[in-house]
Amino acid sequence: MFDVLFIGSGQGAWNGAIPMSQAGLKVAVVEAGLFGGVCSNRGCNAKITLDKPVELVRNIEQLQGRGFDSVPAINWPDLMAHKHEVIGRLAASNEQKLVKAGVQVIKGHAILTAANTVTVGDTEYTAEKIVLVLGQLPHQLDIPGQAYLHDSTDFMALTQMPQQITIIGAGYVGMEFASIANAAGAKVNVVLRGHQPLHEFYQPYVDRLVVDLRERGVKFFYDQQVESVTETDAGLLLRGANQFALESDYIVDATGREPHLTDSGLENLAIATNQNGIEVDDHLQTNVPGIYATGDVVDKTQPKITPVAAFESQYLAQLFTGQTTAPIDYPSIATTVFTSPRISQVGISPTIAAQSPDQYTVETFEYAADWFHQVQNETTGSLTLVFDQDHILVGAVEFSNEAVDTINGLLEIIELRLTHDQVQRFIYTFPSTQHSYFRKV
Ligand SMILES: Cc1cc2nc3c(=O)[nH]c(=O)nc-3n(C[C@H](O)[C@H](O)[C@H](O)COP(=O)(O)OP(=O)(O)OC[C@H]3O[C@@H](n4cnc5c(N)ncnc54)[C@H](O)[C@@H]3O)c2cc1C
Ligand SMILES: NC(=O)c1ccc[n+]([C@@H]2O[C@H](COP(=O)([O-])OP(=O)(O)OC[C@H]3O[C@@H](n4cnc5c(N)ncnc54)[C@H](O)[C@@H]3O)[C@@H](O)[C@H]2O)c1
Repeated sequence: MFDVLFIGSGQGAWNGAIPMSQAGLKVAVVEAGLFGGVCSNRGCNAKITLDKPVELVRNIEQLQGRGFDSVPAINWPDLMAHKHEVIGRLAASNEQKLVKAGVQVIKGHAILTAANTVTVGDTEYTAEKIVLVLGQLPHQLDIPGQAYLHDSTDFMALTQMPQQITIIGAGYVGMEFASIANAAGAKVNVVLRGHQPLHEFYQPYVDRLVVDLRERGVKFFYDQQVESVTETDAGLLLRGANQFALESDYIVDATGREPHLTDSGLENLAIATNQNGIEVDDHLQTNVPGIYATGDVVDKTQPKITPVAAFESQYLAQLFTGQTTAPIDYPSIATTVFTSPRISQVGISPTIAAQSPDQYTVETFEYAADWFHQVQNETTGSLTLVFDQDHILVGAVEFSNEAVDTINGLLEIIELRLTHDQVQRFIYTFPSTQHSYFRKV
C-alpha cells in the first residue's frame, strides 16, 4: 500500500510527490500521457519557446531607424523544430526526476474503483491518500463543422504558419496565439463572443494591447455568435449570427478549458464536483476522506495556472509530512498574459481601488515619458501601483515588454507588506526599472 498516490503527473503532482518521497513517504504517480502534464509538454513551456523570437522582434521593431534598419522575419518551421527539440525532451526528464526521488511511476489510465483503491489496466493499487490532479481539457464549441477547429496543442505543433488564421476566443490562449501568429506573418482574426478581451486583466491596459495588435494588422470581431464552419475552395468559412462570415485557412477554438472530470471514476466514490471542478475544503480534501485534489481540476477562485498548482502540491507535501495542520493560505498571485507587450498584474486591481478612493490611492507612470524606456523606444508601456491607507503597496499592473520582471519584483514588497523605509534600503542596479520605480513605493 502506498502512503500517497497521485493521479496525473502535472505541476499539481510532482512538486509535492518529490518532497513527500524525500521525506520518507511511499509515493506513486500514475500518468496516462506525458509526464509533467500540460504546462511542461503542451502549455507554458511550448508557448514561451514559440514566443521568444516574437519578443526579440518586438524589441528590434521599436528601434527601427534608431540603430536597426530592418526587422528579421521569423522562420516558423525552424522555430517549430527548435520547440520540438527543447520541449520533446521534457517528458522523459520529468519522469526521471520522479524516479530519482524514489517515486514509483505507473504508466496508464487510473480509475478510482473503491475507497483507497485505483486500477490501472488490470492492476489494482491501494493508497492511504489519493490526490486527483486531472487537469483541464480544451472546451470544444458545439457547432456544425467543429471537426475543422483546432485546439492549443494543434497550434503549437503547426509545421507551417497559415496565411490567414482565425482565433475564436480572446482569453489567455486566444490573445497569446494572436500575438505569436501575427509576428510570424499570418493575417490574424480574433472573434469574440462579447466585447471584453482578457476580462480578468486591467482593462485600460487590455485596450492598449488591442490598439497595438490592431496597428500590427490583427482584426477583432466583437459580439459574434459563431454558428458553423464549412470547407470551401478557398479554405474554411466561419459563419455566425447576422450574416457574419469570415474566410481563413486555419481556425483555433480558444474558447476556454474545462475541468477533466470524466473517465477517472469520480462517480464510483460520489466525489462532489461542479462545472468549475472538484469541490475541496480548505485542506484540499474532497468530500471523501483521504481523497484530495490539486491544480486546474479544483473548483477554486484562484487562477488556474502553474504556480498555483505547484503551491497546492507543495502544501500537501507539508500537510502529509506533518509540517503543518493549517488550512492552505494562498499568497498574492502574479498573473501574466504573454502577449508582446505583456500585461502582468498582482494584488488589488486599480479598477477595484478606484471604487474605494477612501481606502486606496492609485499612481500611474507612463513609460513614454521615462528616459530609460526611451532608450528602447518603448512608447506604450505603463505601470500602475495601488497603495492602501498606510501607503503599503497592495497591487500593481504593468503593460510592457518587461512586465513579468517588474511585477515579480514587486510581489515581495506586496506579500511581505514592506514599508517605504524598508524599500528605500534596497540598492538596485542602475539603470533599471527597479531603481526608477520600486524606490517610489
Ligand atoms: C496553451 C496553454 C498555455 C499555458 N500557459 C501558461 C503559462 O504561461 N503560465 C502558467 O502559469 N500557466 C499556463 N497554462 C496553464 C497550465 O498549463 C496549467 O495551470 C497546469 O498545467 C496545471 O497543472 P495540473 O497539474 O493541474 O494539470 P495538467 O498539467 O493538466 O496535468 C494533468 C495530467 O493528468 C493526467 N491524467 C488525467 N486523468 C488521468 C487518469 N485518470 N489517469 C492517469 N493520468 C491522468 C493527464 O494525462 C495530464 O498529464 C497554460 C495552459 C495552456 C493550455
Ligand atoms: N499565461 C498564462 O498563465 C496562461 C496562458 C494560457 C492559458 N492559461 C490557462 O489556461 C486556461 C484556459 O485559457 P483560455 O484562454 O483557453 O481560456 P479563457 O477562459 O481565458 O478564455 C476563453 C475565451 O473564450 C471566450 N469564449 C467562450 N465561449 C465562447 C464562444 N462560444 N464563442 C466565442 N468566444 C467564447 C471567452 O469569452 C474568453 O474570451 C485558463 O485557466 C488559464 O489560466 C494561462
